[in-house]
Amino acid sequence: MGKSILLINGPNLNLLGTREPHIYGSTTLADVEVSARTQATELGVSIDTFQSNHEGAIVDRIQAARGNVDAIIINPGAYTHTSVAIRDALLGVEIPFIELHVSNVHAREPWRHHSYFSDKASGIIVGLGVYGYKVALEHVALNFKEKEKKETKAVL
Ligand SMILES: O=C1C[C@@](O)(C(=O)O)C[C@@H](O)[C@@H]1O
Repeated sequence: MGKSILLINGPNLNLLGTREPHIYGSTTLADVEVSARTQATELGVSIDTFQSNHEGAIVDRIQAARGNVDAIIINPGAYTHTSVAIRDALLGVEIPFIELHVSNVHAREPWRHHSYFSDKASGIIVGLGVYGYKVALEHVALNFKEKEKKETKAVL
């Protein structure tokens, strides 16, 4: 069975491309999601995308991923700095996740330096602009392949 990835974008990321373009660039979320789908097909994995401005909706989507998603790529937006509930959901479903930020949060306001996710993330991508989504997806897909290789070797 093919591997499946869930890409989650949190609050205000629906405004990507028009929101503070000097910080977040001019690529829209729709562009990001279309590119991610094309890239996933090329990499032989399946991908679902989800964006919400609501904490509970993100928690619900993560819970629904239990048992049918192999990895999550999440840009929690401002919830990065506030949400114990989303952190707990990710830990509860035991799905490995990559934390991603379009901007370099460490070069911004001090309160953006703390994340409720970083100590539990498999990896963190910060400040690469929307290119970060591409890097995240490629990393996750390569990781699946490495794992498969190891499993095949163990069986042989
Ligand atoms: O909404 C966002 C976007 C963000 O996660 C980023 O992608 O750089 C950084 C957060 O601090 C901010 O609240």
